[in-house]
Amino acid sequence: MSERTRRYVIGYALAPKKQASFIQISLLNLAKERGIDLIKIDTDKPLTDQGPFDCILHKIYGDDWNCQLKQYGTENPKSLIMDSLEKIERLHNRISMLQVVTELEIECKTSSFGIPKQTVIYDAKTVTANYLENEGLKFPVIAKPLVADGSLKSHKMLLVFNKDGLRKLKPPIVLQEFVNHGGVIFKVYVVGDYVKCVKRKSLPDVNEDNLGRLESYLSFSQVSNLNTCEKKDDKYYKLMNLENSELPPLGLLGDIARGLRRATKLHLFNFDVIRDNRVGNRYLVIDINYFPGYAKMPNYERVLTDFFWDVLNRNDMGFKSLKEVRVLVGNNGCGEDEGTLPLLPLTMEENEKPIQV
Ligand SMILES: Nc1ncnc2c1ncn2[C@@H]1O[C@H](COP(=O)(O)OP(=O)(O)OP(=O)(O)O)[C@@H](O)[C@H]1O
Ligand SMILES: O=P(O)(O)O[C@H]1[C@H](OP(=O)(O)O)[C@@H](OP(=O)(O)O)[C@@H](O)[C@@H](O)[C@@H]1OP(=O)(O)O
Ligand SMILES: [Mg+2]
Ligand SMILES: [Mg+2]
Repeated sequence: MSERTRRYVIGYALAPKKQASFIQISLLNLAKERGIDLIKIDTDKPLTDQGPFDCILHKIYGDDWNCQLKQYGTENPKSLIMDSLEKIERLHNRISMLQVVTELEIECKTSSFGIPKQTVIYDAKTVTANYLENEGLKFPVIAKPLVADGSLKSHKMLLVFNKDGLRKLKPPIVLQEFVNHGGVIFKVYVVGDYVKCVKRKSLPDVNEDNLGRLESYLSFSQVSNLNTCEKKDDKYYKLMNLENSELPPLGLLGDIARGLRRATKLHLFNFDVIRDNRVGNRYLVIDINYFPGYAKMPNYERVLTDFFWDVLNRNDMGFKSLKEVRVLVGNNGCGEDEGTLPLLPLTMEENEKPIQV
């Protein structure tokens, strides 16, 4: 079939909330214009009875789904699974998730990056103030569930101000140093080779002098995931001074994005970055999420459609001469506005399949 008439089918399996935000009519229409039909997978029916799909886009959890997806992949080796379960797995544990950041080798003369100090706790009895000190941690610390599996529970965090707060911890958790960062978080969205950084509200700084006067802990959940009302609230933005806060160096973010792409072999994720106020030009990656809320990214329809078209065409062309292929035809449609990075060349190792299935 010629390239002009070839149509592609992407099957999507997303949780209802994700489906509602991501599967917008504007996305469906744009994709259709480019010859890509996005079709909902019925998760109540066997996956292998559905399709055929050129690609499966998914973010749902559970052994049954995982088995079905594996079986589909085995029976349909030409179909792209975006992304493979094995590769996503690393992001379901907050230690292995950030470990990959520490392994990146990036040279940057003006800034540095890393992750906050952290330790994992499996047994509540081991957590004492001395234990923290031995681990090189001091108050305040953030307790995050070790498992990041998309459940509500996995987002429930505690900001612990003193040793009394330690009693509230429910292992297995990661205890991470709380780093003052001016109340602004940078969310870096990655869609294949495309990278976009946006600013969001974060936790406010904690004045160490006040530690004794504060409650022993503060519980919170998904502070950077604003609802629509908050987003439209100008006063809120002014308060957080989001507009005036400077973005991290885009070159550094691009290097981190490309490093994470290579190391994880994932195509669809975002990572959260804070600027360490103690140092100024040091940036810390605190979280990586698979298939985040792309609909919150400006022009997400075009970015995602271009990406789908790119991977589907690459897949069609086979894996042979891919080292030379630099597809993303024409403009990616995202302009050069603030926080948008140029497309990153996708370097592949010899004989490596470009898209993991
Ligand atoms: N080490 C840290 N120092 C300061 N603030 C932090 C730190 N870690 C997390 N935070 C704050 O807590 C929020 C939640 O942390 P994190 O991003 O790890 O949780 P999450 O539930 O996985 O978030 P998401 O909704 O992005 O998946 C961050 O957005 C940030 O505001
Ligand atoms: O809810 P949204 O679609 O906006 O996206 C959020 C997404 O929720 P969903 O997958 O349930 O939809 C979260 O995923 P889980 O950790 O819960 O798996 C996490 O990735 C957040 O970081 C996303 O927000 P963003 O990072 O883009 O602000
Ligand atoms: Mg986060
Ligand atoms: Mg997260």
